[in-house]
Amino acid sequence: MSNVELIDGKQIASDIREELKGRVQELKEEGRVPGISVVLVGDNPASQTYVNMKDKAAEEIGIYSDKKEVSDDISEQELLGIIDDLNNDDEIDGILVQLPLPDHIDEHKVIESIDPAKDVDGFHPVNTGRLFSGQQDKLRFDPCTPKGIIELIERQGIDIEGKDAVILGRSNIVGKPVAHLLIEKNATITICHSRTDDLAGKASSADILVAAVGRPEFVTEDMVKEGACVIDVGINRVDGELVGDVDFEAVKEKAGPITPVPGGVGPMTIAMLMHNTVKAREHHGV
Ligand SMILES: Nc1nc2c(c(=O)[nH]1)N[C@@H](CN(C=O)c1ccc(C(=O)N[C@@H](CCC(=O)O)C(=O)O)cc1)CN2
Repeated sequence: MSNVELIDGKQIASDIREELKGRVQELKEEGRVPGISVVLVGDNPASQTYVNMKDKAAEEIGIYSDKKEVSDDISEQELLGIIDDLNNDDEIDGILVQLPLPDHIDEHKVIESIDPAKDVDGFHPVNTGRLFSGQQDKLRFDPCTPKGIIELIERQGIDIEGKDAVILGRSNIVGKPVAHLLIEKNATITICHSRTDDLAGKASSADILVAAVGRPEFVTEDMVKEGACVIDVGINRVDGELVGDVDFEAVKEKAGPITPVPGGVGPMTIAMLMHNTVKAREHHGV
């Protein structure tokens, strides 16, 4: 008999979307329909898939969704103009620019042009600053994938406080913010990256291991402590198949609770985007 404890991100994300429907209904009764605008630059197939998933999730929950698709030769100035219009549009509570952007556009400039109170991706320096300085008393949007990871762990009934968490990867979108969210939950953090000495040794000391390196099946059995919670953030396409950063088959029996790919962290990213959009509407004026 298998003793694998799967963390079912698809089910947990569905529960969260169901919870959000009630909050949206209350807002609608006050005539305050939440609205999100998702801007897609170019025709990257993966980005198109994610944008369509966001659009569908919003529609299902009752959030107004405005999808803006623009050509990949749009100038930076034109894109900034679109964002400026959205910043001033009262029907739009959340603005998201799908990443990655074409090389001729400065990603930081674009993110910084979004009104922080509409930054439902949680990438604006005002929001990351509030996260990194632990400000919980101000309106703050946390990045969706890191926030989704915390929700997955907690809804699985795992207590984060006092645990040793090791994060593989130091990206601005996942590694750094998830470290801060875990610190806020009183975990002890180690962030590993491509220059880390004895990465396997550090990973195998973790009670909670978050793999966000972008390398298919990078985490092998020897890198996992018996019973550790393993969170796989990888979304790598290999021969048309979606593969995580964890060698799931090799690790699943040794690990404790573990997320699959697909069906783990991915669906939580979109659920948390919906959560942030509803939160934005709740904070915006009548
Ligand atoms: N502006 C942003 N851009 C990007 C983000 C982001 O949070 N904001 N994150 C990623 C892509 N992403 C959302 O945009 C995303 C990735 C994966 C999934 C997901 O549900 N994956 C499924 C599988 C889907 C498939 O078959 O391809 C899963 O893991 O089960 C959702 C959202 C980069 N860009």
